[in-house]
Amino acid sequence: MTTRHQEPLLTVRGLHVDYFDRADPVHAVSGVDLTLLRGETLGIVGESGCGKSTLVTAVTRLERPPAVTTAGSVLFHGKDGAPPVDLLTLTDRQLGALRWEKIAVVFQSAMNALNPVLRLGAQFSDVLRRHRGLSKKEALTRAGELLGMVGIPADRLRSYAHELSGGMRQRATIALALACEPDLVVMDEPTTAVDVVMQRQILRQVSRLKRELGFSVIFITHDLSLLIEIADRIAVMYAGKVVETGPARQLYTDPKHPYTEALRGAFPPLHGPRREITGIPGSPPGLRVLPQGCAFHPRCAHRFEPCDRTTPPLLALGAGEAACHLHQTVRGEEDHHARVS
Ligand SMILES: Nc1ncnc2c1ncn2[C@@H]1O[C@H](COP(=O)(O)OP(=O)(O)OP(=O)(O)O)[C@@H](O)[C@H]1O
Repeated sequence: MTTRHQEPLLTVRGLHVDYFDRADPVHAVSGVDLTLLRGETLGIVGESGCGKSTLVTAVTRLERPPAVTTAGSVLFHGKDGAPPVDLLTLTDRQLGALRWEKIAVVFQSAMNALNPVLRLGAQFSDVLRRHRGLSKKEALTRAGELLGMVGIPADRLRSYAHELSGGMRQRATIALALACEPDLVVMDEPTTAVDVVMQRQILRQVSRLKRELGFSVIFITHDLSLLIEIADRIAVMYAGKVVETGPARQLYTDPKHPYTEALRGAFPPLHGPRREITGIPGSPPGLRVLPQGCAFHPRCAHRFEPCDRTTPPLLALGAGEAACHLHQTVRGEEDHHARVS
């Protein structure tokens, strides 16, 4: 039986996004399939330039030219069995109705998200009055409560963004994202601009609010160790594709894809015994012309005969999925033995 927790909120299928800035476009997202369950935190991790931001801006329909979503579907599932809608087919007007109320986005730079010439109170009340139909007085009261949820005193409603510390600004943006109690909050590197102590504090607050309010989170970062702490499941991206997904802890203790293993070595664990940090040799490929076969093969210590010729598909493996010939060969042999025995 499907429990409420296992209901999908978002199903991404066959998503392709290209930047048509030159004759040879950048294939930033190449055939991504992903599922986000209701109430879960899905982490998306990968090195800079692998397509994480492009993926979430396309999913939330915030992409700007020269980015074009060339194929795929993004199903947003309603509550209580309501039929899903494909976000990619919605008009701007239909999308406007979903923004803030169903889907909210927190970007890396809080300074860009907050309007520099408006006091916080005016920004919160604008969203609350437009989307929730609150009166000015009700909106300001609610805005004070929302700031309180992220540990900011209500009198800060009178402040402008530049009068707040970096951490406070980022927390205010998170409070604004939660203003209309959305089902999905997308966070793109939301804590890179703040120090580590503030980062931990913000992430703890987000986890607590998620438990209290029950929204789902897509959290993007290049730091796998951070995701192990906060995500339920993780999707690892490399060169525009998802190469592994799985429960967060399993992905850290038993990575299936050599790239996940390499990423794990590149970030020290936040807890537990210290480990030597090992960089990943080489650099990611350019995304205009992808290498043939598995895009990671030129950097992979385990590469073998098929890797530079055929692209491994993402296949179910244990509690997750991996796109690697190592496992596909093992699976193929198991299938073969099962057939002949
Ligand atoms: N406006 C643009 N025009 C052309 N190419 C772009 C544009 N924006 C991004 N790209 C390219 O698309 C690819 C994916 O970029 P994207 O920003 O999605 O990656 P990312 O994983 O989010 O990186 P980061 O962690 O640095 O934000 C990269 O090769 C990048 O150079």
